[in-house]
Amino acid sequence: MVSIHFENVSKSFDKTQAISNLSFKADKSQKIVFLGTSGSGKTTGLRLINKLITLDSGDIYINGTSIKNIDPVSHRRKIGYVIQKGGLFPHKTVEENILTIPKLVGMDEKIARERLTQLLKLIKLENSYLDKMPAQLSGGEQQRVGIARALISQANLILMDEPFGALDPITADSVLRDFLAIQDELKFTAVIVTHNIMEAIKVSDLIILLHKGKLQQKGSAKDLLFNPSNDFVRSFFNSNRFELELEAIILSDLKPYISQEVISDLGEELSVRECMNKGLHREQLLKATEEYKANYNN
Ligand SMILES: Nc1ncnc2c1ncn2[C@@H]1O[C@H](COP(=O)(O)OP(=O)(O)OP(=O)(O)O)[C@@H](O)[C@H]1O
Repeated sequence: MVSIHFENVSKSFDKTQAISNLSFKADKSQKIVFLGTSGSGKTTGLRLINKLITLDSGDIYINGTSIKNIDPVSHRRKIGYVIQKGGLFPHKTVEENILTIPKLVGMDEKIARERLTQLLKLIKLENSYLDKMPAQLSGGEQQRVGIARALISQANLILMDEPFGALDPITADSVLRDFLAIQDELKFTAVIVTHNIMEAIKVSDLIILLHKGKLQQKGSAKDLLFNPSNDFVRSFFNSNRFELELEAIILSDLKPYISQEVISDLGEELSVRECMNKGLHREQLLKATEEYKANYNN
């Protein structure tokens, strides 16, 4: 697990203060989400981590080491980067796209190919896809290839800028679920930029909520929903709040308020929203959810 520490980070472009004095520590979180409205500084925060842009002031530490004096090119090769639509090279095949970085860093070809086979399984693409060009793939497939490309060099830090943003909701959900399964297996740390609140709740261990370049709150989705630190945070989640709350609470959270029978029926890891969609034990789930919320800050 990679630790990331922002210490009083500021960055401006001309007169725009894109990031203002941002500090947070993510020691134990594997999936960190930069969430916020348009222009809040999310992408700037991400691009500062891999030195695509440079800090004005403050510092960023990765595993305790300042990034300031690290060579940007070798730094970037150790970090996976996924952007909207995968950001694939249009004139290279899927295989050439995925194997670009291993070739650049001189990774043993046999090892790279073994890993390619493993990753293809994880992203659920057949071997026959290797010879295709990006334009021959659907948006979801391109995004899966983008994820494989970011993971091939065994990077333990992956930066993702709106990785599911260009996809229709059903495809986005399917790529997101597969991403979560891959992350669970490979255990890399991911920093993910999104403006989609539901997506942030599904994917995050830690949310960094930004507005106009300033940190509004850092914490779990549940902290932000049930213990907001200011009016901005409260109102940010207000549209669709009920659905968001049901997504943030997982069944194991409800253990003190619900019978073991319901938990055994549905499984501990499902969100209450997913349980409700199954149509089982609705009343018990709703009652337990209300009790959980009422007791959250106790
Ligand atoms: N290279 C740049 N040159 C000038 N201004 C920039 C540059 N990059 C970002 N900005 C400005 O900095 C602010 C933050 O931009 P940033 O892209 O980080 O926001 P964001 O939260 O990712 O927004 P979005 O969700 O719309 O992509 C914006 O006002 C933007 O116009």
